[in-house]
Amino acid sequence: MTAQRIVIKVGSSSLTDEDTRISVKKMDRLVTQIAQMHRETSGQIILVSSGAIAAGIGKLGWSHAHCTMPEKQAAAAVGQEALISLYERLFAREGISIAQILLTRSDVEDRRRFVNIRNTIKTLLRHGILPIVNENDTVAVDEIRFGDNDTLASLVALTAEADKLILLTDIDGLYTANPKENPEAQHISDVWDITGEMERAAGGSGSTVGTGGMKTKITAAKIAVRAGIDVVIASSHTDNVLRRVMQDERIGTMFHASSDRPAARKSWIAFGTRARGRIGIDDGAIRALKHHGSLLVPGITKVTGDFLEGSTVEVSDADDRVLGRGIVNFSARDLKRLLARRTAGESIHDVQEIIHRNDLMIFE
Ligand SMILES: Nc1ncnc2c1ncn2[C@@H]1O[C@H](COP(=O)(O)OP(=O)(O)O)[C@@H](O)[C@H]1O
Ligand SMILES: N[C@@H](CCC(=O)OP(=O)(O)O)C(=O)O
Repeated sequence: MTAQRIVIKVGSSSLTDEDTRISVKKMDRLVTQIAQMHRETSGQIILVSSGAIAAGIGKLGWSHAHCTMPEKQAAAAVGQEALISLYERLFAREGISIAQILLTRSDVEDRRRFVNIRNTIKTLLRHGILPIVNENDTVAVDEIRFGDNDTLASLVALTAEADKLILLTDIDGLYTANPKENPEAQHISDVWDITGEMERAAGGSGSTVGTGGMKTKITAAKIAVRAGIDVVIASSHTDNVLRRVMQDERIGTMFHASSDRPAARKSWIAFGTRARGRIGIDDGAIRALKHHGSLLVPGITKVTGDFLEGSTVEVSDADDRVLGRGIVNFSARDLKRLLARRTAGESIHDVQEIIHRNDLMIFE
């Protein structure tokens, strides 16, 4: 096995029993496999683990079906501690120290915090410590929520500059329809291009404990492959699943990285931040951007949204198709003023780039 940095995400459905309580037996089996990979990769493993809400609900004797969002957040506060203590005990048996990292979306969106998360993860890996990441469910309100750990895992993979993302769940990958609802559904083992048809086939969760289902796994895969990271969705019920995935056995669905890895900063702009507005551009500007040029005033056709200087914005074509994202050097208000000056026939040639090419990621 070549030394690679791997992010493994384990969903709640892989950590719980039929009664939706945390299963020590399942966690034990998983930890044995992760520990083996940890040794084989010289410690280059990051675990993203769900299960805090399920662990809390189990401990408190509550029921998933009847919990409100505040109750789930309270359950996560109880369950995260129980979950991490169990991991600590199981990994200690393997001689592996663990670290807990709890994140919200705003931690990743802020460039300084993003860089700091990366440094901390790399420092932990250098010391042979296994980072175990989860969403900080207790503080996460809607605006700063990932909401599902699949997206969180893809952003952790991007942050940690991982080579591979393995999403372990209760099904052996993507099917042409949800097999729990459609027995005719066909398994898909390799994906080179995530099509609209695949996105439509990906449904919600099949269990009371899971969040997001295949939908959020596809979203996660889209982010990771564009950031140059291979993604595998596989079943935690498959024997020796991790070793077999690493040996490239097709026991799940493999999403092949679509490009060479972009610069880490560009991946962060494209996927780590949230777009605050949109800039429409003409065909000439599209050609320039595809040839690694910067975005200048003459190519702009439309400005939407109310963004500030330094915000991330989407760049779109005449049909409003999003072509990429970048950090804009002007606020929406100043940009509209510039466009008005252009329309009035004033010279705007001395104006700096609207988006510098180093701050821009074009998707295809
Ligand atoms: N097209 C599809 N292919 C495979 N599984 C699908 C599809 N659409 C929906 N699903 C559902 O997604 C579920 C896995 O997601 P989820 O329950 O959120 O698991 P986890 O807790 O591991 O994140 C499967 O059990 C399945 O019912
Ligand atoms: N952060 C939550 C899990 C959210 C989530 O995405 O769950 P899942 O779909 O089971 O991976 C928890 O720890 O319970």
